[in-house]
Amino acid sequence: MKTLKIIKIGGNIIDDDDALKQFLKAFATIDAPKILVHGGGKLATKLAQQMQVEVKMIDGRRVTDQVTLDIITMVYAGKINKTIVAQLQAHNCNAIGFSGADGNTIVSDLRPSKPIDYGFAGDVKKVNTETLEILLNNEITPVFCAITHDKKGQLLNTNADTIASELAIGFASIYKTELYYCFEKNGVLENVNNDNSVIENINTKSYQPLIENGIIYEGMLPKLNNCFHAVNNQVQKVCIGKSEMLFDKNNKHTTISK
Ligand SMILES: Nc1ncnc2c1ncn2[C@@H]1O[C@H](COP(=O)(O)OP(=O)(O)O)[C@@H](O)[C@H]1O
Ligand SMILES: CC(=O)N[C@@H](CCC(=O)OP(=O)(O)O)C(=O)O
Repeated sequence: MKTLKIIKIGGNIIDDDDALKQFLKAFATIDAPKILVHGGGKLATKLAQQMQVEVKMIDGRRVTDQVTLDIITMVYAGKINKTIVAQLQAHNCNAIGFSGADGNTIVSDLRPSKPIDYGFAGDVKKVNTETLEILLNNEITPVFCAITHDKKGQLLNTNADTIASELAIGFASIYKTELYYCFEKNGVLENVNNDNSVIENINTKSYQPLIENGIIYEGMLPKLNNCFHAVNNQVQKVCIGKSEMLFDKNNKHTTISK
């Protein structure tokens, strides 16, 4: 079985032009099947505020009304996705940008409005790998933004960490899939202000006390839930850390296991 790397980059890489350029240059050198998933929540928030559109986040997830859906479609599927694809082309990495609607690759259900109404938010129901397999077999790299669809014509906002884990699970019977969450820190930290305090391994048993002791909170909670969802569904390897972990095995990072 071939290995497929699914790599997610968050807002702190996307927001920094130099960091993004540097990352994409290195990403383009990965000589194996790969899929890039990008967020961009910070840029969407900045733009919404500039347009005087109220930004509402609950438990790290965006409440997405119609105006917000229009903004995130322009920001995620437009500006960020196309900028990334163009930069990969400059490094001779042939790439195609995707939302879940493109090629019917990711179908979601509208999240129920109770107990919390998140508006146009989607919970992934099905990943269709066929179109993506054709591209991967031809050395073309799919680049996913954080948007899915309901197959009834409606676009839905879906957290980028979730897109990455669902893609990894969708491909797990076809490839040996590895899932990497790249963000601005060396991994899950014992002390969030000390980048040297990396917790190298987290499993289902060690996870609970880390939450209870307040060591893991906010954005790291949904990220780790996505990690466990992946390792419990045949994804072979799940890591969190700086993007350097992709190129240097000695770069400290956190590995998630069952
Ligand atoms: N123990 C921890 N170690 C590292 N980061 C943590 C921890 N607990 C909470 N966090 C927070 O989680 C954030 C990462 O989640 P998020 O902002 O959703 O990531 P992304 O940039 O990938 O979208 C970090 O910036 C940090 O503030
Ligand atoms: C439903 C939901 O919350 N969607 C996210 C999608 C973007 C994202 O996940 O971006 P980061 O990875 O950069 O945070 C949002 O709109 O903020």
